[in-house]
Amino acid sequence: MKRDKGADDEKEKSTYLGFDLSTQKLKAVQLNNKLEILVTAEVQFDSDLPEFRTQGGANAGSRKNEYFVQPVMWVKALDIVMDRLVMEGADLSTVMAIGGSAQQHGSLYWSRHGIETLKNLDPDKFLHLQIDDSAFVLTRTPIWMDGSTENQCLEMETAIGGPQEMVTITGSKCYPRFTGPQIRKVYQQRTHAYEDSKRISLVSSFLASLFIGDVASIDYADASGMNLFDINTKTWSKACLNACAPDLEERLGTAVPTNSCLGNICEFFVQRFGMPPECRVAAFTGDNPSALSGMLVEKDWLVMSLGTSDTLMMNLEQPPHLEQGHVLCHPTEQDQYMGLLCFRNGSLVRDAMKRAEAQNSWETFSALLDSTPRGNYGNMALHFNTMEIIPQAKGVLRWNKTHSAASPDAVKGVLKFTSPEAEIRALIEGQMLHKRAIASDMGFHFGGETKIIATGGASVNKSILQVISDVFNAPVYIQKASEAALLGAAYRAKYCEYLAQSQEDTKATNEDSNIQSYHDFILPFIPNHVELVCEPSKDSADIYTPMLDRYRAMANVLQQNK
Ligand SMILES: Nc1ncnc2c1ncn2[C@@H]1O[C@H](COP(=O)(O)OP(=O)(O)O)[C@@H](O)[C@H]1O
Ligand SMILES: O=C(CO)[C@@H](O)[C@H](O)COP(=O)(O)O
Repeated sequence: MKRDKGADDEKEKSTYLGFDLSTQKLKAVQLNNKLEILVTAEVQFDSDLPEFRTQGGANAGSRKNEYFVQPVMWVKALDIVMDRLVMEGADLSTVMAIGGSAQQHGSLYWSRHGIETLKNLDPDKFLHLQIDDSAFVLTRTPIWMDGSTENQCLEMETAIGGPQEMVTITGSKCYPRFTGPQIRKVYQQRTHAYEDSKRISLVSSFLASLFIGDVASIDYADASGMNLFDINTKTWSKACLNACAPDLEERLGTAVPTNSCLGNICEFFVQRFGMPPECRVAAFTGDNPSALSGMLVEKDWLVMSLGTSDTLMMNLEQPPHLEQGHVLCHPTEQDQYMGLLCFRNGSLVRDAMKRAEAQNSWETFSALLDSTPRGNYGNMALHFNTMEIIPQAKGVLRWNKTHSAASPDAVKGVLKFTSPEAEIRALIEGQMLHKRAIASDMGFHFGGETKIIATGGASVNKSILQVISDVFNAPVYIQKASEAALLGAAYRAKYCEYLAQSQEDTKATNEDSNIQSYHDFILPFIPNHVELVCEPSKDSADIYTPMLDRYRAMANVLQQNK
């Protein structure tokens, strides 16, 4: 279809916003029409919002393995990040579409009053003064770090015919941090609150709700992290819903493809920030699917996100039947899937080690890591400070070169290594051996073609990336620009506008339009978007293959002790 020149000039000026509400921060980015970064802003929960007393973005509950967040903290963070974008020079009158991502699995419980308020936001007031505690029936909302629903997992799996059936339907056996078991716990322990909740959002759909001024649909990819969604039929599973809580489907609403446009931005943002009323809002999704959509990688690539949690992701053409790990609907490629492994003891453990052994400086941490040889003279450690997800194990175990599964003191190991550098290398090598072992168990084939692409907070650290490269015996790349989950959010915003525009054109001209896939549409904007940063040392396989066996023996010890 022909467009006039004025319209094309206007289009040139179009910009796109991406948001990522992860565990420790809310980040925002504005991209121009060529998908180049114009402005970024962020809000750190611990330091920018100290009144909520979070540590690493979360509050520990009074009971074992409980973690929560006060949802108002996230609302306040959005107020601040919007102001910071403006202060950084963002022209919000050019924003044509918004996309977003958020930490997975957490759930928010809207009150009737909250939904009414959402639909009638007053542009003269901050959001957090309107969407306050009264907007939610639970003011302490469970997040992905919560591991307190083991009983509910057992009940749900038993009700539907066992863990294998749960895997067949939802792509994962029941995991305590997944939303279904969490909702069941709320239903059992806070029955009145559950009954009073009119709608339930994931963290991603909650953030999208603030932008559209109504409760936003949950997308397929993030729905796959709930133990409630049938990843084959892409609908809520009746069996899982029944095993979870009554009248749940009406609280969840209909799930939509991650590529969907939810609608236009609500009046609040038009009035308060001068955003155009035709600005579209794409479905928001989980931060891991969003990272995958920000990387645009193909076969043989393993994506590693080093955020608060460490995760591994891969594209899958067919959903494999896994005993452990997760299969999610692919965020951008219809009928495809993504594999996900999540490791709870990631950045927060590295942070603690940096404080204890490296004068709280990443520079010192990296220098100490670099000063030790691969293999660390046989010193190895596993640090599962909190209950790990796979394997379910907790505790810290250090072995020196004399230890093996057969050693009399294998269970105790040593209390401490003799130097900070030995401690640091043992931590990082142990973390990466753990990931490699679990990824192999999950069926990821490591070969000469394997390439790793890293993102998230720790991916700026080249010393850590070199250990990854050596342990996995594969080259490591990073995305040149910023963080993948955040970029993925903004890319999906651009694609949402393209899809909507193409559909309108098809309608207007009655001609078949040749709509491009997300991958084919976005990739030409970002040629050479990845950069090689590390290659494996020649002796990597010789050193780390035997260490993989030792890792397994150590993990066994911690698993027996849990
Ligand atoms: N130079 C660095 N070296 C290693 N890790 C780092 C470095 N800078 C930041 N990090 C890690 O990044 C983590 C935060 O990652 P980020 O992806 O922002 O978290 P999230 O998205 O989960 O909120 C911090 O906990 C910290 O451990
Ligand atoms: O639970 C999972 C994935 O299954 C976590 O990966 C959360 O999605 C939190 O993400 P980060 O804040 O660590 O990026």
